[in-house]
Amino acid sequence: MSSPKRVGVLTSGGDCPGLNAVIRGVVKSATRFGYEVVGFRRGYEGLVDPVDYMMLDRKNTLGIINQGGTILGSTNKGRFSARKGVDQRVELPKELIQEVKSTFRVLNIEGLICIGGDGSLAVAEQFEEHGLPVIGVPKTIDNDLSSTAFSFGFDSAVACATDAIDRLYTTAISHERVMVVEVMGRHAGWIALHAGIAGGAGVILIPEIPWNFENVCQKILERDRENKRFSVIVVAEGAHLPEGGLVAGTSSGNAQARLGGIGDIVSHELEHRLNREVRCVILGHLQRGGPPTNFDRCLATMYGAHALRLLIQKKFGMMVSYQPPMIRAVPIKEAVGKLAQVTLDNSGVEAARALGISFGDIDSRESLSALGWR
Ligand SMILES: Nc1ncnc2c1ncn2[C@@H]1O[C@H](COP(=O)(O)OP(=O)(O)OP(=O)(O)O)[C@@H](O)[C@H]1O
Ligand SMILES: O=P(O)(O)OC[C@H]1O[C@](O)(CO)[C@@H](O)[C@@H]1O
Ligand SMILES: [Mg+2]
Repeated sequence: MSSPKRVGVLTSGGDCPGLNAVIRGVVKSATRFGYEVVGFRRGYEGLVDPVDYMMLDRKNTLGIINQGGTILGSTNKGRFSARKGVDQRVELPKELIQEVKSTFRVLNIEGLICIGGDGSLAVAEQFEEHGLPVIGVPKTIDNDLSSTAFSFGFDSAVACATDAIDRLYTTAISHERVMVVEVMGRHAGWIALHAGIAGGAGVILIPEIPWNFENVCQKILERDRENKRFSVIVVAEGAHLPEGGLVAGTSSGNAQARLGGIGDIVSHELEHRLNREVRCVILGHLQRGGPPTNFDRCLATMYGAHALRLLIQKKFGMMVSYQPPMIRAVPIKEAVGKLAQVTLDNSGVEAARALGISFGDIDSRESLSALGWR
């Protein structure tokens, strides 16, 4: 009797809404095409000693499309550090790769679907270089993976941040206060930009645009003059301080530094400079929890089904990519080679400036004229 065809799947890196929807998409379509599905636990860690997996089927993935988190577990620490900082490659040890190869052999894995962000897909990239059959699925609330319009999880994080801004807006008005909201976004300000626009923020501070306190204060004072004696300021955790540097805790080894706290710094400085009441809310991991939005459920399901298609077609080393309205395939290498950051000519940035939202940098009208607006 021939052994069953098997596909592996794992979720790696920071969790986000939609991971379970991808798993379900893979399992439902794989089952229809005659595959068994092996789900590795705690990301890549489950591939090596002690090998840790569970067989996934229609029954144990039933009803998980709207569940946050991941039934397989995930980690952003361990033995599979393939990158340090933004883009410094770290070579995975040869013995580790051999162990993974042995797991593939023993469990008869035809291909592995790796669901992860930039760091996790950099591991998949090295697997591919060593001849391991992998398919990538772009996950991250930060939306900083290039070669795809959206990673799933981003829309859910923006929905969470926008809801928070909506709530802070009304209390800001009641008390005529300045409210600072710190959102996630390690290297890219997509969450801050989209939630800031959607929530009607007055100021958005992101890693890609250098800013200073004078300009932020000016915007708040300008609003005062317009009789809007309240302001909501959205700041990405990865925004650089005006004097340079990130607000982060310490990190050990190749682990990424834990960001957070810039909101408090902005808030204290504004309070001091404006002699006004300022409050700060750090949203943190709230943005990574809870059910996925409808958009993310749909995107994640499409990613799961199309990842399985790529596997059947033996298009290894490729990542599913959303190029509206199609799901296409791009090399994982290309997707992790460059971070997708907010650019000054981004349509969202331009629209925000046209509306008078400040990025804490030069005057909006000045920068729009430079971009050809009159
Ligand atoms: N098993 C592991 N061992 C060591 N590091 C890991 C492991 N799995 C993931 N990581 C690291 O975790 C970090 C986050 O992973 P990833 O990029 O996939 O997620 P993310 O959601 O984009 O989060 P972030 O924005 O924090 O990078 C990366 O630095 C990645 O290299
Ligand atoms: O789970 P941890 O280690 O706190 O990770 C936090 C990081 O993960 C992300 O949420 C991305 O998933 C970043 O925005 C953030 O810096
Ligand atoms: Mg990342």
